[in-house]
Amino acid sequence: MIRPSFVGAIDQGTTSSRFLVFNQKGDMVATHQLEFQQHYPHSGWHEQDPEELVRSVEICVNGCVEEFENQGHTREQIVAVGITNQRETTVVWDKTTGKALHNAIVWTDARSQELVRKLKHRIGSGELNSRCGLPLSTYPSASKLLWLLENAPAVKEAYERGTLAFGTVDSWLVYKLNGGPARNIHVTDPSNASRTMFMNIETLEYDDDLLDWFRIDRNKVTLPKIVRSSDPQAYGSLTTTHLKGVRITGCLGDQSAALVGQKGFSAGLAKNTYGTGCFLLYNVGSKPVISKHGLLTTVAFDFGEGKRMYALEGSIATAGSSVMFLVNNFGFIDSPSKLSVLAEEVEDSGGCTFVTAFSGLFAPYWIDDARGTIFGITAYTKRGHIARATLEATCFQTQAILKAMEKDSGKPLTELRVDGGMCASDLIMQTQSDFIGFPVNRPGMRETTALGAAMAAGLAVGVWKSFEDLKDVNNEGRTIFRPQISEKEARKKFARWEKAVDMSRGWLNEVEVQ
Ligand SMILES: Nc1ncnc2c1ncn2[C@@H]1O[C@H](COP(=O)(O)OP(=O)(O)O)[C@@H](O)[C@H]1O
Ligand SMILES: O=P(O)(O)OC[C@H](O)CO
Repeated sequence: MIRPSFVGAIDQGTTSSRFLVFNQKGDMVATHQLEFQQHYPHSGWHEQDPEELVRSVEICVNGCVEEFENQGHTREQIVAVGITNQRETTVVWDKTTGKALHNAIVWTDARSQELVRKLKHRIGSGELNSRCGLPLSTYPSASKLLWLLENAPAVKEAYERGTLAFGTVDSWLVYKLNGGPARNIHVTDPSNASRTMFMNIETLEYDDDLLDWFRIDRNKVTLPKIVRSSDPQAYGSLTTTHLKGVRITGCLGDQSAALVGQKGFSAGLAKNTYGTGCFLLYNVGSKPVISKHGLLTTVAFDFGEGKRMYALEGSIATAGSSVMFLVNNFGFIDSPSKLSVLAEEVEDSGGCTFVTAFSGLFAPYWIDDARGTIFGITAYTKRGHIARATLEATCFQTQAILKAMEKDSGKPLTELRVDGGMCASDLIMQTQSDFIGFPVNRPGMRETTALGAAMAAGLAVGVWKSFEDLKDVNNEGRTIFRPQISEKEARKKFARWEKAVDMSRGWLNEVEVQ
């Protein structure tokens, strides 16, 4: 009897790691998830332990494989594994020992704000965006690596010795899961490399002019080799866990993976993922489009000749993390799923607007010097109003991104495909549809990020032969949310939001005293 093949996906997100197994129909058959520790050593700083990230992934693989086998399958049926990951988060290690030299600096971390401010004055700063697709800000990996070189002695020493290795989380995981220095597989895919500011967005290779501009000497730091997002050989294989020997054949940054998982293969398709942050990717086709309205240009995926796509991206730094903030810091609710229950205790936000700029505001505003600010509090304000204002903040920022996208692309979107933890809330999705004035389309199976990584891996080994083979995947159980408020009302709400954004600027600026 020929037993069916399955594909595994490692999803290493900002707040948790997961391993999931999918069958050829794209159904998720087993999963294991683990949260890991977040470190916030100073205000605006955010770190993770790179070794803990690897361990959490290994635990998830083993837990999931055990569940899979309990269903009567065998581990040999898992023929390939894909990796998807939080992007920009920066890991540095010594390539001779394979040991991390510092905690990972997470994508949300704003410690390089001062460094970025100075870099903006360096000649040529205005030309970076058109070359790499990203604005100079604390968000991409570049300023995080520069900060480490200036402030972490162990990193600086390794750099001077020429033993420093740099990578985003995908590279680090691939390197460690392959056994570290023994095999020394140090690679990344273009969707991840396009988040560093070191890659040329046209050639998909490292750009010497960009590296020179950042004063990074390539002889002193090894950058991961850029290979396709779906490749049968380049990523090696697992050397630990119950899946020892299984090849890693797909790799995508998590937002690209979600676009793939939502089958956003062709120009004009878009998805919005409401995770820790929130990221809207709009497939613009096989040529990059440089935004004039505060969006990022990113590689959507590189599946080889004719299947290499770019996206315009709107990135929101704080989305699900603002919900976690109400859970952990204010104790308003004991779990994120209660947010909607609390918000539904009231009719509206009671005049409150919460600019959730915990790490400044990303797209389309790019305000580094704002911090979280709640406007409109009175003696009337209740926890429910704050809950509503919190969820509305993500929906308003999505609305602002869609407006920018429409200006850049010249075409309005007519439907938004959604996924990610926060989209479990009907109230949030309804609010989103109300604000943007068109339907929000939520799939039944919401693990689209992992599904995208599995698709990349499965396409490399022939589990699926083409995009056409994937056309029936994850079509069932969709929910469509349609707008229920008037356009005028939506415009009025949005104007108030924009006013609040404007008022939140400059909070970090020094106050002059006589
Ligand atoms: N029912 C819910 N309502 C609102 N937010 C939610 C809900 N469920 C999960 N979340 C939020 O979603 C986030 C987790 O989403 P996920 O897609 O798993 O994130 P990540 O990939 O960034 O780790 C958390 O920050 C959590 O606060
Ligand atoms: O962990 P998420 O889902 O919020 O995604 C993180 C992004 O990749 C950061 O750019």
